[in-house]
Amino acid sequence: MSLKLGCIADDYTGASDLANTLTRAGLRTVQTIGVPASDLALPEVDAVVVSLKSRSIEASQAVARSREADRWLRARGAEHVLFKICSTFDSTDAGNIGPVMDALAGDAGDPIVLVTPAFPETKRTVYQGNLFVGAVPLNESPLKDHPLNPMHDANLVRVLGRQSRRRIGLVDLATVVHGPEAIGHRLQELAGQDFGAAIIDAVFDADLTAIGAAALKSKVSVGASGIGLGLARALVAAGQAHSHGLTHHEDAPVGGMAACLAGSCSQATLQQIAQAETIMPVLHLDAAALVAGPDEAQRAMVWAGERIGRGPVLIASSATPDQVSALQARHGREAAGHAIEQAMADLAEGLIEVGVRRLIVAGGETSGAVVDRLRIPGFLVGPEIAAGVPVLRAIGAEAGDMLLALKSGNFGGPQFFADALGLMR
Ligand SMILES: Nc1ncnc2c1ncn2[C@@H]1O[C@H](COP(=O)(O)OP(=O)(O)O)[C@@H](O)[C@H]1O
Ligand SMILES: O=C(O)[C@@H](O)C(=O)COP(=O)(O)O
Repeated sequence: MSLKLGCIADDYTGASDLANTLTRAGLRTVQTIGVPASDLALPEVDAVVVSLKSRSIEASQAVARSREADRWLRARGAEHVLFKICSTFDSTDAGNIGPVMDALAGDAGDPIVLVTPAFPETKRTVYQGNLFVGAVPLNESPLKDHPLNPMHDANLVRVLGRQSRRRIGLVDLATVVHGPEAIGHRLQELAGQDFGAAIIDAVFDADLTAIGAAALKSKVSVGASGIGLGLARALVAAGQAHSHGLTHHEDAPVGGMAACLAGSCSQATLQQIAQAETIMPVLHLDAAALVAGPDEAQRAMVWAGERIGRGPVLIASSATPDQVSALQARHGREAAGHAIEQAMADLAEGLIEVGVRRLIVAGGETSGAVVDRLRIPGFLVGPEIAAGVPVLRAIGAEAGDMLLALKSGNFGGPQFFADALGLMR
């Protein structure tokens, strides 16, 4: 296999978002969970997205895992590696975007790295280095209340500056609109002034094309699916990849029972859960009881067992920002998050044991815990349910043929769960 593009994603929903975007742009893409074992049979592909669960772990571990993935990708021919981060730049001042970027760029010998979380299709735009979510700056968006990494600063030059050892500059929109050469000149200028990374503005889809062409000239870039789209377009335009579409997705129905798990506390997910109440039984878990011990998850399994034979069910730990803060005040942010993620993984395992083969998971960290527990080594990308959320077909899973949808908390319309079930047959 000679890869045209290597990608390292810092969470599993982000990885499936990117794999979906690359597939749609014409690259044959597979998503792996961690660095693949040597015996995992992967199809012939243009791009591999290695999914890590490294967004919220200690920075030195995130660096070590990302470097291992980078070595694996480059050994398979990838000359350019994209470090896929969240389009809302989810991170804390302790990392992990800066430390991983520093390590990968240092290993590759890149003097300066392009960085942008912009993805206009999902309403993430960057102007003068400031990230907007829809019409509001990041710090006024629902991300200010994220349970693990509340975002309080929209200025990404500052945010990345607090995480990286490199000096962070800006390539502004006025440069981007003049195309890849202008971007290249500006990067050279910044590198000459000792800048080691630059946030690059992108407001419109066409900006991504110019950014992708410029980024492909270096060995490392950092960003969300928008820059991935730009890189894919540049590869197709250069004849290095051909527009294949969904060549390797099998669409034979999987059948089996269907279930949904929600651990995201985003506003979008809370709204989607409320809508789901009109089409399926929904169980709202008691998060405090979930953290206290196994009884609450066992109660949920009994509840699900009584209903799942008749149709899909949804089990949610999701709560409002006030409820989340109250629980965190009692148990600590990380401990509460981790305990709930593990309880959701227990539930996923229980649901697979009773015959669920179509599983929808809302929340990035939640999806990571679930997919790890189910020991699924990789996914093929299927039809798109919503922007950034494809149907995934598991490859090499112990439970056999399975369909999953891993939804970023923020993604999808109000009817997301119905939309997903409609496409996962
Ligand atoms: N009721 C709750 N109280 C506190 N934390 C919660 C609650 N429900 C879920 N969580 C935690 O919130 C975090 C949500 O993150 P994640 O799954 O990545 O969602 P998103 O995709 O919205 O970022 C997880 O660590 C999850 O375990
Ligand atoms: O880039 C994005 O917004 C997503 O691909 C992503 O990374 C989502 O992360 P979660 O919201 O934690 O699922």
